[in-house]
Amino acid sequence: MALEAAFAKMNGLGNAIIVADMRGRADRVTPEAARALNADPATRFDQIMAIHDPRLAGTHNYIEIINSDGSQAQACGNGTRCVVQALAAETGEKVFTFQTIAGILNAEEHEDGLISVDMGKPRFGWQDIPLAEEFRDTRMIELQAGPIDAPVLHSPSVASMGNPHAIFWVERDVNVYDLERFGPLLENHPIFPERANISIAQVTAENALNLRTWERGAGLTLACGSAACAAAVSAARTGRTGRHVTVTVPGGPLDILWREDDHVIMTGPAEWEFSGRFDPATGAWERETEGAA
Ligand SMILES: N[C@H](CCC[C@H](N)C(=O)O)C(=O)O
Repeated sequence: MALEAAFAKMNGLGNAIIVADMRGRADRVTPEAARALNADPATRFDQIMAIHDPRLAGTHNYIEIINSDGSQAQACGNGTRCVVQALAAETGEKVFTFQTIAGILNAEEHEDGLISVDMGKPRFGWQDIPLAEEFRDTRMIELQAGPIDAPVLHSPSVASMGNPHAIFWVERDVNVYDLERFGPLLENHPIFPERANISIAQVTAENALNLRTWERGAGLTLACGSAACAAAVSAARTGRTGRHVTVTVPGGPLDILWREDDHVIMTGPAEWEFSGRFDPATGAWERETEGAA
């Protein structure tokens, strides 16, 4: 057993994140290691953000994003903030450019400690999400959950933030809906060939909405940054809000700005919990002890 790689257990508004330091290594965090780390209550996580050496000139690092079921994700806004905080603390740098399977990400730590991530441009074409069949207008698609004649959730907006999202608009408090029951059914609905992150959103003001998310490959989470972005752009393009909103998730508020150049900027906090070392092949791990070299 080789506990060679350093990690930090962190969170972004309660979105449970492991930042894994895979720099200088050719191997990857295996799906088995991810599932083992998730099975231990102390290291239970929503996403692993594995920091690798850069593969592209002009970028700081290549980041691989792994869900708690071992699958890969194209985007993780909250995890990206955690990566920025960890690297900023190590290097003193404030501005970072990362590469992921979905493209290039720019991010920046501000003086007040909050971190902004440029989540890129949203995409709305049915093939971009992707959906299994053509929908000309993705501001509202035909999909429902609950009794056929009285659906509890229906007619979501869909959007890609690099990863697939469906946003169900609701009138009542987002907490009264049984997302634990409807989430898995909708995540795996045949309309979503790559599955989807499922959110319910209540618009509370022209610049505010409340959001809960059932994440693809991770389940119910306290926060999902890319879902907050997908909800914000979907609210704006359906005339429910303006382009600058506060999205309140169970873990707290995120500031989302859909800029005129089409980029979506997400700003929020990140928090360190503890550090350790782990084996990227098996997920065996130990806590860094006080004063350890
Ligand atoms: N928690 C992440 C999103 C994870 C998305 C992942 N569950 C997927 O498979 O797309 C966030 O803050 O953006």
